[in-house]
Amino acid sequence: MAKLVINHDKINHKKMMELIELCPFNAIEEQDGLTYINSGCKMCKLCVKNGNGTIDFVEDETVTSVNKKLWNGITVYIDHFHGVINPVSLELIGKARELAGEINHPVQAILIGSDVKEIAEELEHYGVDQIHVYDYKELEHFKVQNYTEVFADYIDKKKPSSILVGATTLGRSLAPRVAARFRTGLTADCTILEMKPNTDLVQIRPAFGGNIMAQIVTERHRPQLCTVRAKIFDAPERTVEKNGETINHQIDIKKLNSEIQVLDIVKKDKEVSIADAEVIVAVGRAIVKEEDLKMIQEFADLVDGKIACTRPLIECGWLSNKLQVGLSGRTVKPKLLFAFGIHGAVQFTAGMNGSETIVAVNIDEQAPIFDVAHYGIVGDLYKVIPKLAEEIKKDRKITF
Ligand SMILES: Cc1cc2nc3c(=O)[nH]c(=O)nc-3n(C[C@H](O)[C@H](O)[C@H](O)COP(=O)(O)OP(=O)(O)OC[C@H]3O[C@@H](n4cnc5c(N)ncnc54)[C@H](O)[C@@H]3O)c2cc1C
Repeated sequence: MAKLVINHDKINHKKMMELIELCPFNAIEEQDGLTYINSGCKMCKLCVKNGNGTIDFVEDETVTSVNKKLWNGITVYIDHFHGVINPVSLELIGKARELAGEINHPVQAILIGSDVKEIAEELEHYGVDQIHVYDYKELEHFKVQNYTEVFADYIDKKKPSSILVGATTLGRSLAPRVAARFRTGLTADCTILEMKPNTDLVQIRPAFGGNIMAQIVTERHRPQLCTVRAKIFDAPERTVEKNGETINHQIDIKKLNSEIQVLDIVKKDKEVSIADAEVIVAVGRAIVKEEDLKMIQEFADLVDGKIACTRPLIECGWLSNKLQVGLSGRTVKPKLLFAFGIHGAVQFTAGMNGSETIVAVNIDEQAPIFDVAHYGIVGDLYKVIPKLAEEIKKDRKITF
């Protein structure tokens, strides 16, 4: 990153006034008799060019290469709560195994917390080569500064080539801080990960509103970090036998000096998220009026499903934004998903195309939803849904 450096010794009051006058963005100010550059600065460098040496533009040294051979292993951050591993961490272990196999690197897990011995033992059933544990009372609660310290300690010691973090609330808070600490790249919400033979991790995610799939590579820095939402990859089967080595790390507890104090933990009521539903009845803009959602809810009840929707229905204020599927909504992977009156825009399908069985109903036989659907019915949903419901009621054993 570049910065402007003010040479105060070369600036008298007259000079300061000239500089203030010079800046087209009003970004140069006087504060307590000194020249000061505020956040309005656009780095146009006019002050550098015309300031007669009073302000310098200083560029940080650019890193042009990294010795990739020094960085070895694919590490998965283990997100856990109350002794239970977040499923996304297991899904990432599955992906890490695949990626590591391509470059012959080990799969590592980093486990941070207090009293986490049982979690470490559980991880031994998922094909992780090394389980790196930081088990300290001070790490009982997630305090981001402390967890970043520990992560940094781990990276300094083990030098993993790639780090995969679940895009949970905690992961989204931790990963950017770790990346910033090592001045390396982080790609959020990857949907595809690939490995190049030179160990560069190709981090692929929709960009520009889903109109392109961006391929992002951290060529000149290590480690490479990315976050991935739940249900993008598959978790490996739990094996009966154990494997992998558990390594307990020590850290100077003086480093765990976060000022945050946890006073109380208030449990939120558990909501059944659409991300956990086995059957989803998703509905789109084809719905003419809000009252018609009653018909969709009745159908969802009939198939023991949860109602979900496309973005326009959220924008109408007809359904809660927690029910939106897609790029700016939730990613779902149910056993069965009905898509009623949904066009199939990429921003929607990006959040549901991993569903086991997709049944689409659309009046337009050219609708792109039929490209991802396993079963398609061309027809008016107002006629098709009552008919489907009738058939299901007649024979509850309807299978797809
Ligand atoms: C940055 C960005 C992020 C976005 N994120 C999301 C997201 O997360 N989720 C999301 O859903 N959208 C998202 N969108 C919006 C997305 O691009 C589409 O506009 C949206 O998904 C369209 O919703 P729809 O299919 O319900 O509506 P429409 O595109 O209007 O499609 C309605 C469909 O219903 C069919 N139809 C009409 N009448 C009937 C009938 N009687 N019976 C059967 N079929 C009928 C039509 O043929 C049509 O295919 C995003 C857009 C942007 C720019």
